[in-house]
Amino acid sequence: MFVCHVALQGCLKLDQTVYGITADTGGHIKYLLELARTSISDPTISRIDIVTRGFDEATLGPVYRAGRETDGDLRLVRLDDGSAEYLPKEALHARHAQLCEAFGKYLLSLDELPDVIHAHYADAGVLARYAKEKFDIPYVFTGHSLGAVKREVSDRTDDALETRIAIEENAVEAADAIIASSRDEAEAQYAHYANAESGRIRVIPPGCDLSDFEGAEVTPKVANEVARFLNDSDKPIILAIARPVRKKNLLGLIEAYAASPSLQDAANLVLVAGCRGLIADLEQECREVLNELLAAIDKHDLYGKVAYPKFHEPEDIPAYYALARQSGGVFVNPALNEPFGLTLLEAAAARLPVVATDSGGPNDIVERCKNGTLVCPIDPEAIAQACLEIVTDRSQWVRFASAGGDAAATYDWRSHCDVYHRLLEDLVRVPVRVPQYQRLLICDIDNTLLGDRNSLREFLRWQASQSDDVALGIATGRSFHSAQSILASEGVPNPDVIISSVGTQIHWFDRDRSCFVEDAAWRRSVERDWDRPSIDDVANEIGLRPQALLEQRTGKASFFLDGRDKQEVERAFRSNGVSVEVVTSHQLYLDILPAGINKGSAVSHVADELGLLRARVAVAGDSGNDLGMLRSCVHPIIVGNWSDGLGDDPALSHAYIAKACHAAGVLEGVKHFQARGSW
Ligand SMILES: O=c1ccn([C@@H]2O[C@H](COP(=O)(O)OP(=O)(O)O[C@H]3O[C@H](CO)[C@@H](O)[C@H](O)[C@H]3O)[C@@H](O)[C@H]2O)c(=O)[nH]1
Ligand SMILES: O=P(O)(O)OC[C@H]1O[C@](O)(CO)[C@@H](O)[C@@H]1O
Repeated sequence: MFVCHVALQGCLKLDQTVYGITADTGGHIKYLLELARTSISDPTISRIDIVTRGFDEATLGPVYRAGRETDGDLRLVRLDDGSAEYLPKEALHARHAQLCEAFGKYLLSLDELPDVIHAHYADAGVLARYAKEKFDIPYVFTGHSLGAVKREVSDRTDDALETRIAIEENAVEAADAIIASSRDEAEAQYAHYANAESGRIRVIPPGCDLSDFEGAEVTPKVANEVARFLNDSDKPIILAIARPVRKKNLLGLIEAYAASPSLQDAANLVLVAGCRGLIADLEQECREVLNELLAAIDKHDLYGKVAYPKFHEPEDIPAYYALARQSGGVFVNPALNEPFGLTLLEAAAARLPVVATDSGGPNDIVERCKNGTLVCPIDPEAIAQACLEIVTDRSQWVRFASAGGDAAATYDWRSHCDVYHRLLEDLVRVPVRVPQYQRLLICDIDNTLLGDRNSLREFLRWQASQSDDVALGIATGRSFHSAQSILASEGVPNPDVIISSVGTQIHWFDRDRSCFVEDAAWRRSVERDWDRPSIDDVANEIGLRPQALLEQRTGKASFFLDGRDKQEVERAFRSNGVSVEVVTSHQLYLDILPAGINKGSAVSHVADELGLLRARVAVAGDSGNDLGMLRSCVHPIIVGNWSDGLGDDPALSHAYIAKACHAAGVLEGVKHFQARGSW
């Protein structure tokens, strides 16, 4: 497969990228280069071209001139759009027509057209859409950072931002798939875009080449660079590494530090904010931000406590993390919103605890790596307090530092490419016909289909042999994107249907378009009787503690059970005249759904859509939120590792209780019903 990546902004070169040299030379380039290097090492990928915009600007050097560059198997093509000026991303839209024309010329100059285009960031989407319309090449889109989120967190807008948002809408509208790095990006950030249909968004966590960060050592150069700013360079370091742009909120971090005398006593602050010669020569936003940072240091008289080095080489960055680790310090990402946050992975790999914004991708990262705490980025006291706690509590520091070691294994480009390449193959493959299914098997995910890799492999072999006859569905408490992401990472082929968020959403896999499509009729029935304000009134009255914001959605209000009795909660809603479905799982979670909506009613809807009688449906589950579908199904399978009293439930006396656990238990149940001839 020949993949063409397009990324237009910033200073892109195949080797020794100087991150932070301009406001647009940041994470998207690191992501793209690391992805491309791993991707090309896979035998299924025959060629990768990276297309960017050429320019020739005296301050940046001649290396970015229009032309071509190669490095091993990677080729870089710099388009000539007729202007040699370096343009910040806000100005690129004025060159779209010329860039499309130059891109068209490049495509026509090739012996063979790319099989698929991967566009990075809004403007690249314009070129990808142009090529799709002109040459019929499918494209995938990675946003990296979305304008509508920036507008929301900064609480202001301007023409450039509105133009960018319109370009993003245009790019996502025609994209065959949208790749998101985190669940937050897929579910909360893309929710701002009318054209970003949920079924086309795939969460594929990026990798991050962390080899330079694991075991990173302090270099004398970096130690001296920092020491020359500080009165007492032995104190723990609070480190931030970010491009000097407003969204990264470095000023908020200085204000938090300035407002906390105890933090100033306990630690120094080190800000690595891009590279600069003269501040006056920087682009406008970087210039303004740096001037604001210097003014704040001066205003609060933080001299001797804050270091803000002028220049670093890419290879100095690991040494900064090492210096902060050696000092017993902490890494802080105070961004107003961080779409994903590669620096948090770098810090994790360098065994440096983190304090990170609770807005965006860090939610996923910190939940997975357990290497620090999340804070509200506009709460200076919370930022200072979180830093202080980590630098003064040694046992907490050690816990966070050691937990970060798993980051490299969790965020790995090879695992990313396994899923990513399968997605690209699906997009270029000629669609296969949908079989006339005779049976339907619906499985819960956690502790049912997943949980034991060997039995999953066995199950998948069986499923492949039945795939013309048996439709495979999923019914899970997870959200759709979380479900789809974990299934893909465990190598489960796209199921025919995913029932998610405890039955409140249904997505069908459309084989022609190789993407999922939400069942609109089901959505309407969920929305019809949804009365969130009344649910919140009752929840407040009985003191229910809500789960995170991302777990709340139309048709699902999620709380913690906190030792309550399910009947007691049901009574409270009944006595207030609020008609709902109450679902509990693992004695921990409590979901309030619209009356009549649960995994069971969703399974019935799916069977009806497939035109299958109830006797042709089998369902498998392990815990409380599977009760509805297990009870209402003629062929329920309870896997051997059941919980929440499922195996002892008199209403489930018709269920097959497997001896085997997880997917092997599902298979045992299926074979039992097949042998009886009843399914
Ligand atoms: O002065 C600097 C500033 C940053 N960096 C490096 O540049 C990268 C920055 O990446 P990230 O922290 O993820 O931020 P952005 O540059 O803003 O990248 C965008 O794209 C990334 C990849 O999709 C996402 O992780 C981000 O959330 C998104 O904002 C990291 O490797 C940093 O170490 C430097 O080397 N020097
Ligand atoms: O902060 P913004 O305006 O979303 O811009 C993000 C910029 O940073 C990057 O994400 C970092 O490289 C670029 O894709 C983009 O130019």
